[in-house]
Amino acid sequence: MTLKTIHLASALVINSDNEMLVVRKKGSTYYMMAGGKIQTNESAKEALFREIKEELDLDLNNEQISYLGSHQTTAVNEAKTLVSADIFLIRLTTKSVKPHAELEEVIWLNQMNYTSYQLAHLLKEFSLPRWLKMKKEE
Ligand SMILES: Nc1nc2c([nH]c(=O)n2[C@H]2C[C@H](O)[C@@H](COP(=O)(O)OP(=O)(O)OP(=O)(O)O)O2)c(=O)[nH]1
Repeated sequence: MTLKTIHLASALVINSDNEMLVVRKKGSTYYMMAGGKIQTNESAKEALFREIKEELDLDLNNEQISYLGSHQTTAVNEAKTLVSADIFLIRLTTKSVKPHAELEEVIWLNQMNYTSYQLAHLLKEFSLPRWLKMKKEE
């Protein structure tokens, strides 16, 4: 069986209370990291700046963003597909973030509510353990 691979740029977004932002796209039941496909002739970081502007209407600067690493896993919402992602940490000073474009919902996860949401594999495998470790070190 041949699997298709989607190349993504996505973000572990946290606020000053160390809450983690997750998004739900229209028509999806999964909560995932903000971000999207990297287009031709675009770096992962450029793709992320573009997606964060489209999805959350935020203009990022370089000081707010750092590279965390890459991860490959099963895609949600698309059969026989893998996602291969470059994942960045974004620190926001604002909590006031609203869904735009293809987003239905934006949620801040905290210690109390994070088990209540169905998380995409990429988020569950890569960002969740890193975020929980950050919280422990608070
Ligand atoms: N943004 C994001 N997408 C994810 C995650 N996990 C995961 O499986 N995906 C999947 C869902 C989609 O199949 C794909 C992202 O494609 P998309 O269609 O939302 O990206 P896009 O915003 O660039 O949309 P488009 O160009 O197709 O309009 O990756 C994740 O944590 N974040």
